[in-house]
Amino acid sequence: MRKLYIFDTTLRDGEQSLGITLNVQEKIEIARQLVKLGVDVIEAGFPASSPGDLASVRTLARELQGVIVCGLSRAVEGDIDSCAEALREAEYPRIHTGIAVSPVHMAQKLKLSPDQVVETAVAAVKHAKKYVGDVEFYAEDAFRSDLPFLARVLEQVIEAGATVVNIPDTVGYATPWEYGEMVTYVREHVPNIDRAVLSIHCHNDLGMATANSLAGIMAGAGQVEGTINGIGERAGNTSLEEVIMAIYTQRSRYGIETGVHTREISATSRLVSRITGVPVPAHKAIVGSNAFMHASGIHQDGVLKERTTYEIINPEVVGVPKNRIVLSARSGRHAFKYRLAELGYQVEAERLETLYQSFLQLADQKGEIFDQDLHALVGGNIVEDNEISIQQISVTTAGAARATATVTLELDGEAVTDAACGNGPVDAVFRAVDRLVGEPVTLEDYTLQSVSRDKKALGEATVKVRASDGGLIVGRGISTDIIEASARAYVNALVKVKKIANQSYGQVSAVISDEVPVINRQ
Ligand SMILES: CC(=O)SCCNC(=O)CCNC(=O)[C@H](O)C(C)(C)COP(=O)(O)OP(=O)(O)OC[C@H]1O[C@@H](n2cnc3c(N)ncnc32)[C@H](O)[C@@H]1OP(=O)(O)O
Ligand SMILES: CC(C)C(=O)C(=O)O
Repeated sequence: MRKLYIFDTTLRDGEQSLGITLNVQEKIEIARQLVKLGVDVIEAGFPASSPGDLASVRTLARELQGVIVCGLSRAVEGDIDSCAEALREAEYPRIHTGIAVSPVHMAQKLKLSPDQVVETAVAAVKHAKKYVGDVEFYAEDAFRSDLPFLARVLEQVIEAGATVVNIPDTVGYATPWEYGEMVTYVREHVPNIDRAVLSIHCHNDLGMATANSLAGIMAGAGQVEGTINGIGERAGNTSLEEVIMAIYTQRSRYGIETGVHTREISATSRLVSRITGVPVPAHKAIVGSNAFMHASGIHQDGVLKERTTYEIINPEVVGVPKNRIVLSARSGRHAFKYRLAELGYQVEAERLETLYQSFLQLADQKGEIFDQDLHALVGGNIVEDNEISIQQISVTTAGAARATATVTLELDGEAVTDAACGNGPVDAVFRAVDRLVGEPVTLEDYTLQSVSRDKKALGEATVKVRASDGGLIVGRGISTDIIEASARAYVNALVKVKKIANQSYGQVSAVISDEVPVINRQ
């Protein structure tokens, strides 16, 4: 197996993301997690940029063990001196210095000729070598450079002592096959390339940083640079977790390994997101919250039968305890039954079908269905009573107290409508239902509570009504609309009152079973 070195620049290039400035405590917290993750190099900052960053790099250099700590600098003596000062106490210090090599950067930005650039590059490496043995040279904007010139620069800096040479796609302009070709070119045209590790560093301006990095690795690069969650200048950098897991999942085919403890990936991603304040998109590969969730019936069925049908990574490998089956209107019977069984409900086929149809109706209204919703569904509080069902409710209010409700019910197979005024919308609805059902009851109690999470949480209404024979009957109703939940609860209670009235006392418990927890008969 070929070893691939992982160079993490979350604290340097990642920190160049708009809006991120990390203080020393924040950098140290992330760096400690990166050590746990098992990266080989931590680029801690750009010491010449500010006294604060110099102090941060110095602290990390002092505190971190078992990892190379690196500081970035221009090919400028003062920058290199700052790096050396910051890294003085590092167990394994590395100075990363360099200069741009593309025509536009040399002519327009640096205002140097190619020969002057070579001279500056060599002088910078020699200066850094006075302080540390491990010097990485970056040929900025290498991808847009003239390749024979790039080869010349690299040969000279290796001759000057560079131990690592980095050929970045600074502006994220490459495509994978072109980037791979550049790596191949360098390996074939820099005569002393075997004396240095060849490093790659890709930006994501065209969304190809990971693909380009993999192409570079396949073409023989020995070190890959990137950041956790892909944060970085402009559109960001290569997401290290993506490269690491691409290598991991294909390790037998690629013959490449890293020293990364993949189970730390998820924790590292969450920490970086929390500290930098940059959220991880839900659909982000490897570390997005949806990465191991299955939302549609066909996939859920497949995963339940055999995980690998729709999962290329075992979530535990990246530190996610388990995948998740998310129930929605796109779920099928297999997933529905599976979740019910997990909640302890063993439901026979016929009832399962009825519940599943109710579940679909609810899911169409609600989107995601949570466990609390399922409990309510199985408890019978969502399933519409088939003797009286609510077809339509419309309520108008005028001021806080006055409301008018028009309710249409299906009563014994026939649609009937009536309207009533009341003291608020719920009272108006109950009065309209009373007029339609014609069952004389007195409302004793009414409560409303939320039974699940999120903005579309279900409201559960509970009513207690006193029947004309003195019995106290409980009705429950659930809906995402609290007026509808209240109407369902009231109708549910009235249906029970009617049933009780039509049956002998001996049959009551059989008819209403455990759906009616309170029946007081005096
Ligand atoms: C591809 C990358 O370099 S990614 C790293 C980016 N990181 C940073 O920029 C770190 C934060 N930057 C800073 O704190 C400041 O820009 C500093 C301290 C580096 C320099 O600040 P200043 O001296 O005020 O210069 P400023 O940033 O305005 O301009 C950059 C100068 O460095 C030159 N320069 C840029 N890169 C290099 C290089 N690699 N080697 C030598 N000179 C360089 C530019 O040509 C320009 O020179 P000029 O002043 O002669 O025109
Ligand atoms: C400093 C170098 C490595 C860089 O960040 C780039 O070229 O993108």
